[in-house]
Amino acid sequence: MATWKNLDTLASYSKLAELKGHVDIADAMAGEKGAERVKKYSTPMAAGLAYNYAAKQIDETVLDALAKLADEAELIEKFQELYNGAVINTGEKRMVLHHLARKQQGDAVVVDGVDKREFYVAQQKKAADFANKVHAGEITNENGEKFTSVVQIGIGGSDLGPRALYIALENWAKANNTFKMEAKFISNVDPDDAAAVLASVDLAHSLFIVVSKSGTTLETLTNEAFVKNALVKAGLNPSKHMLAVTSETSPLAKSEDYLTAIFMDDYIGGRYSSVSGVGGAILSLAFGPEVFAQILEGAAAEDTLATNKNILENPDMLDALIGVYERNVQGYPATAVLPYSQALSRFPAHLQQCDMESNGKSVNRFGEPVDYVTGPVIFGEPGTNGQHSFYQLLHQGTDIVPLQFIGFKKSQLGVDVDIENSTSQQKLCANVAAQIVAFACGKKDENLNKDFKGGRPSSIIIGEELTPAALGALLAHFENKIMFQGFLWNLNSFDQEGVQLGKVLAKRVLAHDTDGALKVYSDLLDI
Ligand SMILES: O=P(O)(O)OC[C@H]1O[C@H](O)[C@H](O)[C@@H](O)[C@@H]1O
Repeated sequence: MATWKNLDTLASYSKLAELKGHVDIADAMAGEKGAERVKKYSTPMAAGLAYNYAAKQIDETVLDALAKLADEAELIEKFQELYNGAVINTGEKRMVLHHLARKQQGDAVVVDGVDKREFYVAQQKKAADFANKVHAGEITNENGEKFTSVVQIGIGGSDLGPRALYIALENWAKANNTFKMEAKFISNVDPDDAAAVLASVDLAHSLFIVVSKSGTTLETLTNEAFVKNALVKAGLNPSKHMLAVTSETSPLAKSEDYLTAIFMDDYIGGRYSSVSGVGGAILSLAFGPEVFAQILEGAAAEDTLATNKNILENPDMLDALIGVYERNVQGYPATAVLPYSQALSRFPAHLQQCDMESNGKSVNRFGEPVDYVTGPVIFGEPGTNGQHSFYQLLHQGTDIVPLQFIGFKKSQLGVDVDIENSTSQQKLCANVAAQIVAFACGKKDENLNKDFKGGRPSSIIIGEELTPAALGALLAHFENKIMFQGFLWNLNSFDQEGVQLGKVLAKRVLAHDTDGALKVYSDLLDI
């Protein structure tokens, strides 16, 4: 059994802390030395991706210290315990099994006589069969007509991941003739969200997936009622248009009002649930079950890499360790995720929940306060759009923000134009290459307003093309990075008590049970 200790009690961490400012990245990345680094500091990921960390503040000395930290913190042993079914989520006393939804990495995990791998595969099959029947016209609307679009109703983990993955593959599926149905998403309890989505679909030919692990989320239940109301008003029977994805113990699971229910369980956290029915149902309907299976395969292959003890061959663990060095030793407050791919436009938003809800904690897994900083603020936008927005601060602001670039050699649609001797795709890729060097090396100018200090670290994940398998590998990479960082900080990364208080107070406002400031705000907002 691995031992769980606070980061600041580890001898290897004290050694690492002595290496603050050890690498001058502006110098290291200059000239031929820089060229050598870019060739050397790269490690393969799954699905043909590669993690290049040449522009991070590392050298052999820092990497050696990180390897010792990985060993002392028993990162691989902890990952093994996690996928073999240990109760890693100490706050809620639950196992953490999202890896098992993609592949059996270790021992069989059996709960109350149910093999969990078999359970997850059976639910995937249920989603696949349902999708195939919809595509074949075996499941239709009341008039026997085919459904042409699908709308997911969910929020948080029941929205962000599936939405990001759908947007990521919409063009790919169209270019590869696997696009089956258009998908839309309703998440916010703002009535303008549901109303606008409903106005954009043909109700009579739309399926609605109510996705809520708990089956109790106010926003989702309200939006479900909103949609049912619209269906009834249009003379349609809601139970012929709706299915549910939920846990077997949730109130939704008992309802007869759905075409089918696809189940998940308490061992897959909402923000890790895109690989369960939460993502599986909508992605199988939109692109076909085979495409969803390819996402799972990419994720599984990345998970397998994450079991490697050698940090230089384990991109997920290496990324996590470098991130902790940046956060705790260098003292950087945030991390930007910058995909040079329009298809990944919602991927940073998904990672925001995944990372900040997992590691935005001040107490360790035993409920004791920690004396060091934990999860950074995560934000991001696709490049090059971000360049024309917040990059000014990234280049010349007073904070240094580590950057995680993602780029692909080929576009998904392959539709392009050659202007002034380069294609749009080449312009996109030229920008990311330029940014890495600009951030790292900077440029001296006597006019300080035009001076770039450089020394701003970044990494880049490079792929051939954003395919379903590459997307699965990317997803797993960041999930595993977050997991390893949680291990290093000695956190429970798998609960989210910090979201409760606001929900409780909102209920009080709606019940008019308020006083003090809450009452005045309620009056100001006309509630
Ligand atoms: O899927 P649900 O049970 O409806 O939960 C939806 C979301 O709401 C909660 O408040 C949590 O903050 C999220 O982690 C979760 O993903």
